[in-house]
Amino acid sequence: QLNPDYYDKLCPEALSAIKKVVEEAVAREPRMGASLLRLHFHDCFVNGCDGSILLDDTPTFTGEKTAAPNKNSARGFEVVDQIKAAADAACGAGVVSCADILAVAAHDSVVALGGRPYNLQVGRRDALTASKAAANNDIPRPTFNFAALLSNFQSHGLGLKDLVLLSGGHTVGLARCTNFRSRVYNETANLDASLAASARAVCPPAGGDDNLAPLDSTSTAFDAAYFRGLMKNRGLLHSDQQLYKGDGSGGDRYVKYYGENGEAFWKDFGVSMVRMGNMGPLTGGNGQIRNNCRKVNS
Ligand code: HEM
Ligand SMILES: [Ca+2]
Repeated sequence: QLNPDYYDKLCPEALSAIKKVVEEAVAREPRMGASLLRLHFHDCFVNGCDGSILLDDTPTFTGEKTAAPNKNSARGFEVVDQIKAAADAACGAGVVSCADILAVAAHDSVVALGGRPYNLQVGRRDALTASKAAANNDIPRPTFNFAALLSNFQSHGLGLKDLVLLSGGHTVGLARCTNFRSRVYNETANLDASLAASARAVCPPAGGDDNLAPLDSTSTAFDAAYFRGLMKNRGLLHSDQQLYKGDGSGGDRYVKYYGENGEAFWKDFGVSMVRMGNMGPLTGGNGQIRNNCRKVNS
């Protein structure tokens, strides 16, 4: 039931109001585009794209922000608040959902960083609850091997092609030392020597857990360099390098294809984003349109 025209009659200014705030935020700090893209992914993979990741903990439930994949990691919540304020100023309260804000912000971030527009779908409503346990269970981990990554994506109704394309989101943004330490010290067989040196320089064997390194050699440009990096054993996360083994297995053929066809990456990434964005949306009488993305309406 999601469609590209959902806000056309309700509030024709909705999408442009969101876009303006995203563009300003990404201009201030390019990494914010990466952070907003990731928020949509972490929302959708936990009970569908319903804005659940934005809910703060309450006495009745512990939310997703403190789950392992998000804690000290997920960012951009203040920008989401700014977008919500701009959307409600343009449209009035009760029109633009927080779940749609994440989907639109992800799209506009991709475009602001140099990717291409895609057939963005809207009309989602917001969850009434959130689950830390579900977030811990449903979001894939950087320690996963290829089979675990694929089975996680399949459990979300996505396939191998989506796994490779959407992992291409790592063409932008940064990761913390704690998420790549083991790879850059222990995985010598499939690790580029210069990446090992630069990553070890910011990530000591002990300590410095929150020190940052880029996920890709062009970490503020939404390009296909991520895939070419994988082909040179330059995947920063264990899970990244699992997509390319160089023996024709697993994700190899897609990594090679998209590494060599930047235009195809942009286009097909958009198709997979639409597929991810369609996961379990709340529509019709389900859920609500939150007034504050951090809290259920009282
Ligand atoms: C395939 C399984 C995936 C795994 C295991 C994974 C894991 C991670 C990890 C560990 C980080 C670094 C977090 C930190 O150190 O604080 C990260 C960052 C990021 N991920 Fe993923 N990810 C996956 C898929 C995706 C997908 C599907 C997208 C979006 C389409 C995405 C977008 C991002 C972005 C943009 C960042 C950088 C965020 C920033 O700089 O704030 N990831 N991911
Ligand atoms: Ca969710």
